[in-house]
Amino acid sequence: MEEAWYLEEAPAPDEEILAQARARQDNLTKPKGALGRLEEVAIQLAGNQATLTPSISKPAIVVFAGDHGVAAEGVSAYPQSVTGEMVRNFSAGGAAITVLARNFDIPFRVFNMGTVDSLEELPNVEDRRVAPGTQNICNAPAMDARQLEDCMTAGKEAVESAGDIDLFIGGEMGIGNSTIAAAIAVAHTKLAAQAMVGRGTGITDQGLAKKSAVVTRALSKHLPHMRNGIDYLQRIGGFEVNALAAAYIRAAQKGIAVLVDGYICTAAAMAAVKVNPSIRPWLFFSHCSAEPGHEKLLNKLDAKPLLSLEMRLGEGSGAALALPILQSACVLHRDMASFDEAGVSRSD
Ligand SMILES: O=C(O)c1ccc[n+]([C@@H]2O[C@H](COP(=O)([O-])O)[C@@H](O)[C@H]2O)c1
Ligand SMILES: Cc1cc2nc[nH]c2cc1C
Repeated sequence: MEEAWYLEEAPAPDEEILAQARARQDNLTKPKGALGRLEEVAIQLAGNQATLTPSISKPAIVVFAGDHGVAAEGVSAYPQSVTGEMVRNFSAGGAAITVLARNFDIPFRVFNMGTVDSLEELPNVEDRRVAPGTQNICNAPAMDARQLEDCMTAGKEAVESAGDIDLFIGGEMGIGNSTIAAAIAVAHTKLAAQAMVGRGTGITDQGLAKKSAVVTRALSKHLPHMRNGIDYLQRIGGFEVNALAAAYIRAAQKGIAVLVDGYICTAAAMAAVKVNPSIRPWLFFSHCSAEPGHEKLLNKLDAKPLLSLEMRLGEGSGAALALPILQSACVLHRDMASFDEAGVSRSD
């Protein structure tokens, strides 16, 4: 049988260029290491792009939206109708991510993966509805194999239809998806549900206890049946979460860097790495969200986020904010003078 597209390896970083980029950073007119994490970012991008002048000049944002059966457990502070309503808001340009996309001049599209409310045709929104929402993971796998395949195809095509890009920013919108992210995080880290659930859109203490119980219940049902990354996606994923995971995989395979957003996007990235570990060097992590599980999940991925702004919005908003940092890391690496060029003395 032919290997599924999502298992094909992503290009590995060029070790020779990585070494040369490291040496270049140490030759630039600054104390060794003084650009901190910007140095690591520039070196990693150089290795990925196999050039000593890495650049990020053609980013694109795709926000995936979808509803979740688990919302029936009362795990969100907002009604499910908000998912579809926010898709309209994305289309009209009034959401945070659309404001940021305009501000930074980043092409922006929405993939509607399936909401409980059926939506009219909207500008900038691609209709990829799989179903009006997933199954409640407390009772059943989130989706069947056919629906998972549709999600994977949508994610792949979101990247392929973005044109000539060098950075993919994925966003998500889905009431209830911080419960799905917590379930994914627990499944991958084996930490307790209490460590991985957070307030999401702003639930109460009582809601938080219920959310932990929901995650525990769902995992006791599904964990015995999860053997590989695809099982994880199908049983405890979401339409938008799985499309994101597929988009991350496709971007990496095409040599496009990925800027991962908050908790839900990081859960999608974790799931994607489980399916295809070769994509890991292509993932950059924008920020650490206010959801307490995010930091633990980032640790599991050995990921260091660039920003910590106590954000918990999703939509790709943290990633959009981190874009100028990636770009700054690249221009500093390219344009700073070396000690020899500038006639500056080295350390003794
Ligand atoms: O990105 C994050 O870190 C993040 C943290 C908490 C909530 N969200 C957003 O809020 C929604 C999920 O929250 P909830 O309470 O409905 O599970 C979903 O639309 C996410 O985009 C996003
Ligand atoms: C209003 C609103 C906007 C969002 N954007 C991402 N998740 C969201 C959740 C809510 C409730």
